[in-house]
Amino acid sequence: MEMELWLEKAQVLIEALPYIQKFNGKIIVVKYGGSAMVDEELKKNVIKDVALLKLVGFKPIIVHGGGKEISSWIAKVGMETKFVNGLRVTDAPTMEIAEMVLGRVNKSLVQLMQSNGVKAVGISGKDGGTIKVDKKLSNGQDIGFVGDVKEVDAGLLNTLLENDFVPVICPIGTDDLYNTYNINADDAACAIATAVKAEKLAFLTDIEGVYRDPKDPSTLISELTIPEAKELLSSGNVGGGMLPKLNNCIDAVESGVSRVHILDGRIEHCLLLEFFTNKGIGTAILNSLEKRYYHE
Ligand SMILES: Nc1ncnc2c1ncn2[C@@H]1O[C@H](COP(=O)(O)OP(=O)(O)O)[C@@H](O)[C@H]1O
Ligand SMILES: CC(=O)N[C@@H](CCC(=O)OP(=O)(O)O)C(=O)O
Repeated sequence: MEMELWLEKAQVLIEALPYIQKFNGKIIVVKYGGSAMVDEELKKNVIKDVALLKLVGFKPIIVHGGGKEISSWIAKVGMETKFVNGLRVTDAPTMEIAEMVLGRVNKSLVQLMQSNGVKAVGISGKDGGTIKVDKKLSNGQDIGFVGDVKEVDAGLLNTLLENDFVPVICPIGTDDLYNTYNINADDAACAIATAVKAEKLAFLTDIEGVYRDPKDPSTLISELTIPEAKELLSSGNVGGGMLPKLNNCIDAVESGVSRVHILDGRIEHCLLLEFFTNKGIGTAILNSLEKRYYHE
């Protein structure tokens, strides 16, 4: 019996081999946010998974959020949180808190990565002029210092990757006048994945994946081509935070990222399950021309 268990373990490792070969040296962007970020145990596991991806030869980049933590600090100082169409209304004091909180989250992720024996460098989009933005309006409405990514300069990120560091980036950028802006972390991840020509972009979120019918979890979609994703968006069955997320996925694939994944960050080791098993979990968004390799 014991031997059988050992063989099973070996089988799991061998199943990972083609994926390790396929992604060796390839850039993988992980957008990390939501519940998986608030729960300390899940957080440790996510970082362990990314450390493992790095140590088997992938080139991971983490783009993180921290929306829940920003809101909790805004409440602590007696201010009000306001969102319009999924974006935080960011006046000057809110920007100040968001930058402080995201900076702290950033360093805590770096610290965890270092404790797993992987060198990490935490930056914001300000460092090395990485993220340049224009002011973003929400349906014509002024929502303060919220940035629309205009340009990503991948120079610093490439330097870090070439020197064996895992870059950890928080979603803050500057406009042409060097004012500070708050960026939705999904938008930042999508722009960064495109700029570094990532092989994959994985969004860790608070739901299993994309549902055909959001009221019926049995309608989870495991693979969506771009035309299918566009059709689903126009069906009106995608709402809330999934709407901008799916639009970002389409943008990323259309700009050259081979595959985008929406994964349930509440599942322990979801990244390993997605990257190293034949079935994969969550929803994959892929170019319609690409072979659906889970079915090969
Ligand atoms: N068709 C759908 N499939 C999956 N989720 C959906 C769908 N339509 C709306 N949603 C909502 O979108 C949410 C995910 O977006 P969001 O909360 O913004 O994620 P995050 O905070 O991780 O960026 C889900 O929790 C769900 O309530
Ligand atoms: C403009 C805007 O809304 N910015 C986000 C940035 C953080 C974020 O996106 O965090 P999650 O990915 O954890 O939601 C915010 O202030 O909440």
